[in-house]
Amino acid sequence: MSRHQAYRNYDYENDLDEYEADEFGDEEEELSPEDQAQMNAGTAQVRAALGVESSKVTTQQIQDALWHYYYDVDKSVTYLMTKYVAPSTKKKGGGRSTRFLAQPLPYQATQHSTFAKFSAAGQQHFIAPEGETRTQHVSFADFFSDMPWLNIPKDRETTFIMPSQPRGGLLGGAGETGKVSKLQALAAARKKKAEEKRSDEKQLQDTTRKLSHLSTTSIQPESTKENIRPVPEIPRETTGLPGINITSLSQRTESEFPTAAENKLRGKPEEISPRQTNSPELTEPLPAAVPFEAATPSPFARTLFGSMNSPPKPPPRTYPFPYLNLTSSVTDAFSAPSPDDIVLAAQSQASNKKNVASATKKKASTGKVEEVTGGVKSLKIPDAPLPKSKNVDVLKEFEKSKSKKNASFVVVGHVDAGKSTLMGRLLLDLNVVDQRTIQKYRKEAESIGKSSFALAWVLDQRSEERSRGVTIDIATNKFETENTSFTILDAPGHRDFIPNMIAGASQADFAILVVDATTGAFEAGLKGQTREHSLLLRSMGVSRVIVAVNKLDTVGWSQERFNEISQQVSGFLSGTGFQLKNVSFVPVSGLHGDNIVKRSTDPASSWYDGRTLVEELENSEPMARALNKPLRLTVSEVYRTTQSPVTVSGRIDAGSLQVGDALIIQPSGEKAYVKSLELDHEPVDWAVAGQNIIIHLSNIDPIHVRVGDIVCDTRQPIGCIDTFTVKVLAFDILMPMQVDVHRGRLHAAGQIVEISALLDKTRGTVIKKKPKIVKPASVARVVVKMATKVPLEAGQRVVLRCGGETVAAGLLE
Ligand SMILES: Nc1nc2c(ncn2[C@@H]2O[C@H](COP(=O)(O)OP(=O)(O)OP(=O)(O)O)[C@@H](O)[C@H]2O)c(=O)[nH]1
Repeated sequence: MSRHQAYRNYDYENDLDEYEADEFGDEEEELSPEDQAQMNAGTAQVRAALGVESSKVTTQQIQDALWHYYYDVDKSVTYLMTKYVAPSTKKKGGGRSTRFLAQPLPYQATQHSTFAKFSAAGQQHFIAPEGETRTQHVSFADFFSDMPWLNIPKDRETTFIMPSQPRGGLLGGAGETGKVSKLQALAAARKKKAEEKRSDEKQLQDTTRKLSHLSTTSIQPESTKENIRPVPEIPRETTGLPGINITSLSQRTESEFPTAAENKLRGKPEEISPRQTNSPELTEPLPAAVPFEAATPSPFARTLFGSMNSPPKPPPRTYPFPYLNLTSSVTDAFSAPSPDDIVLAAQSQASNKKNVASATKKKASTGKVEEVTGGVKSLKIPDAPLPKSKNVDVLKEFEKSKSKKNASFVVVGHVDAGKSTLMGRLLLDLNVVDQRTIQKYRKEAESIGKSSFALAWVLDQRSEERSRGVTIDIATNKFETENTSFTILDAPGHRDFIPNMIAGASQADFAILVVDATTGAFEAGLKGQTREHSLLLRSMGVSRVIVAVNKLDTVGWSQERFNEISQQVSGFLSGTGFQLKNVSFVPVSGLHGDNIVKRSTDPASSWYDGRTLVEELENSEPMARALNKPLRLTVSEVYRTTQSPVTVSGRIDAGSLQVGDALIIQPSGEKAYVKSLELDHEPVDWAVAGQNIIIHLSNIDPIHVRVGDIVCDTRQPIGCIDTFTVKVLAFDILMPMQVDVHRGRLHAAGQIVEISALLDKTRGTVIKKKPKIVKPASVARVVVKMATKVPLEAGQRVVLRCGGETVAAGLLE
């Protein structure tokens, strides 16, 4: 169940009752029959175990003990023995439970199964081992109620009494002060030893640090020795090194230091220079260094550094800084421009001169330098020759053409209502699909035990759809009648595929709502996707609905059932906002083909003399086309064809286009050109709003085009936004929360960040500003923030979903 459902179905009254009973009720709990049986058996066992002593305890005491010890006979016997049969004279306060038993608190006795719990009123219930619940009133509200604020009477103040001696002993153990366990003594000894060791190490480190300072300073770069300049005296305190005077060290010449360093290296006691004796610390005798024994060099070392016999080389006096000894030719290498730089600079200078010259010339002649510069800037070298445009006046051509009306309809309804079967039958009876194909499907369907789905397979082409017997994505198909060219958008009925249904509904002019007339199935559908799909249709702007009351063969073509269903659906649809003049009902059987293309020949259906489904379709007017608006096409599919590496298909929502047109794909913002167009598998030169077309694109990389993107006009492309205000009809409770935003094939994560106002359903006026929540079936203005920028604009319809449920739908403002 979704969070929303949980919230909506939350039975506050019931839960409040339970809460009250739990917190304030203290009626005795009856033992369950199983508990009672266990209690009786346990009592008998305890009595048997106690033997003659059992006369010293009452049945109540035994049962209390059993209750407390969860029917553990041994524990209960032990307890009864110590408590009643042979009470121990041992000092109180040993174990926790004994102390508790030995010191009964003055509690009010009631039966309860909880050991201790706090009530909302501040009472604390205890269960004594005797099986008594004792309620101690520790209401803090009562305790402080008569106390003046910040003026606590002296007698109520808490006093802290310091212990006379610090406590020793183990945690929670011996009460004697100062007594130390063996373990503690051992730990203390170890700690002392570790501290001693640490202080020794620290001393050693201090000495080493002093020495290291001496030796480092002594190695002065050869090149700088003559140039030693006295540095300004730094106060001793600022060195941070106690006893070391930076001034004195830095002012020394080399001759003063090597002796000390060499002495150290040779292991001789160091002779401190007279200046260093300024430091009292350095006057302390330093520990004598141990002379090291030189090991015989390895053959590898000899190869590198020479033989042992060769006189030892003195350690280097200078350590050159990197790059300092580089030759001037190397250091100067990058100070002057490289030959390439010179060539480039010359070229740029030449082109500048040329540009300036031409600009000046043009300025003089036309005075439109900026225009030219802008034009040059926007020039892009195309990777392929641009497709040629025939420069057709598309709208004029469309008016002239005697082409049929184009209409798209979406087939919706609860799962297994028979949508795909109905459309399969329609295509079969209209000869769009031949009988042989259906026979083939029937055989294949039989082989996997789904023979009844043969007709549905005309639409359900995917192997997963066929094996599962459910439609997963929108299936499109086409057929023509005398006046209209229809596009079928067969939507999935399963609740998991609602986003695909939304995509289908967003492309539709009208809808066929299929309801299953079978007893029980219709009722289930009305609670399920019959309801949700109808709400979505209305929110997506679909106003014309043909209700196909399907599977009437299963109820013997009962007119009564048909009327009952028609009535219920009418009521529901009018409540959802559909005008009943735009709703019609047709009794059909998709499986047998009654009243779809041909009239039913079943005598039981003779009561119906209305239109067939196809007649109703022909009687439906497609929505008005936004032909004069800027081009908008939502990409339904992207694929590669022999004609182009980027081919897209979709319905033109607004505007028109022709071969050679430049387009912008949003959100990538990439430009593309119409290489060729296909309408109903035929190449065409142009297309207009309402038509489902295939566009072969050129001059664009496939990575810039995805399903859900918007193909638009280069002059007025759709903007990409991340925050929008939408007027929605709430299907569920709305509050600031995470939502998935669906628009056609596009879906993206977002969040309701603000509920600006609650609106009047009919007039759209503000009823309440900034409400905290919006109740189902209310209309509100909400602000949605998206995680990323998406192509959206005012007037578009969006659906908000949360946790797999549709929570709202509406129009972008
Ligand atoms: N008796 C009877 N069975 C039907 C009729 N129409 C469809 N069915 C059966 O109902 C089952 C479901 O049919 P589908 O066409 O797959 O249903 P659907 O609504 O397209 O299912 P989804 O797209 O998955 O929601 C199949 O076994 C069909 O044979 C009908 O008119 N009469």
